[in-house]
Amino acid sequence: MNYEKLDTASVEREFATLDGWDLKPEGDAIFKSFKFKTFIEAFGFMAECALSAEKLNHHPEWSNVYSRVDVLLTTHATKGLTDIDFKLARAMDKASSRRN
Ligand SMILES: C[C@H](O)[C@H](O)[C@H]1CNC2=NC(N)=NC(=O)C2=N1
Repeated sequence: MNYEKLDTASVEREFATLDGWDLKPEGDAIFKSFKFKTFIEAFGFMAECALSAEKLNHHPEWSNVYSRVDVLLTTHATKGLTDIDFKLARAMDKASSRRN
């Protein structure tokens, strides 16, 4: 696991393995809007992701409106994307796929 800021080529290689995420034009963050059927499913997703985030010591910027959860991932310490952002993104996708 590499916690150093990824260069553009590495960001693009990692980003290409993700589904449904967008890369900010600046290349320093990825975001995704997760949709669920109910608020309870959205909140369950957030609870599960909160545990993953705490385990990784890496925390999302996110907001919730009813059954939608908007997520932005970036590494504040390096002001850019690192391997851990992609690791958390994959954990979030897994948590989401269990609910959709
Ligand atoms: C002290 C603590 O390790 C840091 O503040 C961690 C916590 N969670 C974090 N989360 C994210 N997304 N970026 C960070 O740089 C970060 N730093």
